[in-house]
Amino acid sequence: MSVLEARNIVKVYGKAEAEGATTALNGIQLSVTKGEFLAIMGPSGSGKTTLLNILSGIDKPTSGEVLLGGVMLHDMDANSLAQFRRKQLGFVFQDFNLLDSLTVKENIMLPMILEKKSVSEMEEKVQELAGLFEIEDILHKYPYHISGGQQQRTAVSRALVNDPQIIYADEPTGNLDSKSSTTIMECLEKVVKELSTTVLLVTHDVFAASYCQRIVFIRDGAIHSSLEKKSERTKFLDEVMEHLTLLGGN
Ligand SMILES: Nc1ncnc2c1ncn2[C@@H]1O[C@H](COP(=O)(O)OP(=O)(O)OP(=O)(O)O)[C@@H](O)[C@H]1O
Repeated sequence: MSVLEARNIVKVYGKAEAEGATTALNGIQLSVTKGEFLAIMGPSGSGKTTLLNILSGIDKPTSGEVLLGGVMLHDMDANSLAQFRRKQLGFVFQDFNLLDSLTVKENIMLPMILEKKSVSEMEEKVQELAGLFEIEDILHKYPYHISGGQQQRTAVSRALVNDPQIIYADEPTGNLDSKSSTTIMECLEKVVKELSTTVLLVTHDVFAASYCQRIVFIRDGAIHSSLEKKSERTKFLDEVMEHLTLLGGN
């Protein structure tokens, strides 16, 4: 079953045909199935951020359609879209985006408070996710008193509290050392395997992408190729490196 479907997405910045207009995406077709762990890779300027912004409803395509759980994302008015995004999408960012004035527990609860969930429901969810991601002991701490890996596990828990259909992770390993990168990728793997939540990752990091089941490579705003993981992760990583060399760019 397809959770996310992008149909012929075109994005032109500036007035089409005007001088200085940039075609950032040029007919992207993408279908993501439930429980899939997918990475999007591509050289700088290839359109990854633009695509992520469109797939998450932050930006509108110039033409084309995005269906999330069968719902046409860009047909909604601003209020319905904001509500839909809060309930159906989870986000994990490179710089965590945790609020320093709130504890780990309060950060995790925040999206549920906005959804007006009951206290008992919130407590139960926090305990479930804190157990899964091994952060029970730091729930009372503030973000500046915990490590980057722990901040990221907090951010993943926060992204999951409203049981979203999909998690978008934008360079989640970008600010982490290799040990924390491993931890976060194992966390996202857990999200897919144990909660069957779909994860779509945008990354430059070959190591991070090697955790995914499928990698879609974009270049100059179009899908260039894709790779599926058929063997163990380390072999897949070699395969991806080789593919990126053929693809060129940085
Ligand atoms: N707001 C904007 N206005 C005009 N052009 C833009 C805008 N945002 C991005 N672009 C252009 O669209 C193209 C794709 O940019 P995008 O940021 O999506 O690439 P990217 O693959 O995410 O790059 P990076 O890996 O460096 O973050 C680039 O040519 C960029 O200069």
